[in-house]
Amino acid sequence: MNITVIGTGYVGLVSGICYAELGNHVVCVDKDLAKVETLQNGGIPIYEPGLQELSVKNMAAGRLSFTSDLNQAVKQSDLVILAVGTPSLPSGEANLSYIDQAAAEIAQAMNGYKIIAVKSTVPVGTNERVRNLIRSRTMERFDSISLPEFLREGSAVQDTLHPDRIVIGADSQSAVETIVELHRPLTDQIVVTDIRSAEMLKYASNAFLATKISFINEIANICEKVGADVTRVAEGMGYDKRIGPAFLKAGIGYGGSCFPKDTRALIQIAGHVDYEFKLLRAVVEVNQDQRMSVIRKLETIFDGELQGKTFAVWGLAFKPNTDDVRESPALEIIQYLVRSGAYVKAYDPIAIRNFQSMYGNNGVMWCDDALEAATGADALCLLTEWDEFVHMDLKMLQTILKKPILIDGRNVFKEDDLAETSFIYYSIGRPRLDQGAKEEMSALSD
Ligand SMILES: NC(=O)c1ccc[n+]([C@@H]2O[C@H](COP(=O)([O-])OP(=O)(O)OC[C@H]3O[C@@H](n4cnc5c(N)ncnc54)[C@H](O)[C@@H]3O)[C@@H](O)[C@H]2O)c1
Ligand SMILES: O=c1ccn([C@@H]2O[C@H](COP(=O)(O)OP(=O)(O)O[C@H]3O[C@H](CO)[C@@H](O)[C@H](O)[C@H]3O)[C@@H](O)[C@H]2O)c(=O)[nH]1
Repeated sequence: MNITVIGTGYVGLVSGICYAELGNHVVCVDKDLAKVETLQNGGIPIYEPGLQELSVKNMAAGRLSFTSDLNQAVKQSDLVILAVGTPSLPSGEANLSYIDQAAAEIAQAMNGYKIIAVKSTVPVGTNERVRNLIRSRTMERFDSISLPEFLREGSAVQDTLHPDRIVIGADSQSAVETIVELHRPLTDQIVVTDIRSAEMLKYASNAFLATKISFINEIANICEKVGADVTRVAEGMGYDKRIGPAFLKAGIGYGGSCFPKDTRALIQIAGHVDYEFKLLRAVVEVNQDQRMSVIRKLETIFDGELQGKTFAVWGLAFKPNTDDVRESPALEIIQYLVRSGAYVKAYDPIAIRNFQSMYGNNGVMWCDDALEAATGADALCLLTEWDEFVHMDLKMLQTILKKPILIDGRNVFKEDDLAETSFIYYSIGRPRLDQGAKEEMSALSD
């Protein structure tokens, strides 16, 4: 099949390359000329494991190309997929201007029947808006379908080639058959719905996952007060098939380009039909507050006096295996520390450059490696669970910190890791596991 994908962000790029891997002829279009040039030269503008190899392989096979010429690409294709951004407006609503712009450009390029699919996450009714926009500008025949995307950054290739399900929202039987055929090699789990339900299904999925995270984070906060261990609680809950183990990792809250934006957008979608989504509002509020749990722990340790202290921050990306820093919890944590008069030494294996361009330079020393960041710091805050942090030798680490204080925002270390160290160790929703805390406890019980 000849496919044009518009937008080479995560979704456009990964899905375009994977459709080529399935044997289709794919042209990926972006209006960002620098991105297109990087892609044409075999590079990848994002960090995503396995993607570059797949891109180069499919370019060499003549099935994949990149261009900024939307008109030409659309003219040559049977299926046009919109994968442009739908970022938040200040109100929380999704900004549909990129969708509208791309739809108008597609309309101009129409030269015969095509299927127009929207892969971007869009509010209910947007596919109809796209359809009307195109219909008002061309006499050519086309079918609209909603084709929401469920990939995760960091495992995007795997998620796309082995999806849990494919969702197709459509009202044309022949378009459904074509799109089912296209995805048949990936999974048998193909859910066909009407267009509005498919649009809603995407938001509902993200909102539910975000709810699980905020739920376990609140349980974690209670665990801290009653002396329970949230990781054991989550493990035990997860064995119940009705609950499941996924998305029950307590931490410093969810970030990224999807959950924060899509939860806000769904609250707005509900609001437009006079429904107050109370549960989701609480999920967002809990998530916002959870970022501050690292700060609260530092304030406890330093008696509220953060000014003049130096804090090492490990991890700037919103999760490991990505260089994406959109809505990363690290941003607000670092901003708070700097506003409090503290110095921050920050390190991330991949995301420093992206973080710098979002944050600026104020009050932060950017470090080339994890140990450089930790050296001489009053405390270390681990904010992203990159492998290299998980495997760090804690005995060595404690010797280079000014004080052996570790705030583990992702619960990566276990009691055994801390054995034979003198760390003061705080994590999320777990009793203090360090030796000092155990001695204090046994002194209390004597
Ligand atoms: N990032 C994810 O992991 C993910 C996963 C599932 C769904 N989504 C959804 O997919 C959509 C895209 O997300 P993303 O993170 O890939 O976006 P992004 O913002 O990273 O990239 C969008 C790209 O589209 C390009 N673009 C915009 N208008 C264009 C036009 N008229 N012509 C050509 N190119 C154009 C931009 O230059 C940019 O490169 C969003 O709706 C998002 O919610 C994202
Ligand atoms: O148990 C968990 C799981 C995740 N997170 C955090 O949640 C955020 C999002 O993680 P994840 O869902 O793995 O990453 P995304 O790439 O943002 O993917 C989500 O958002 C995409 C965009 O809509 C969807 O396609 C995916 O299905 C959905 O998982 C990150 O900050 C994680 O640290 C937790 O705190 N605890």
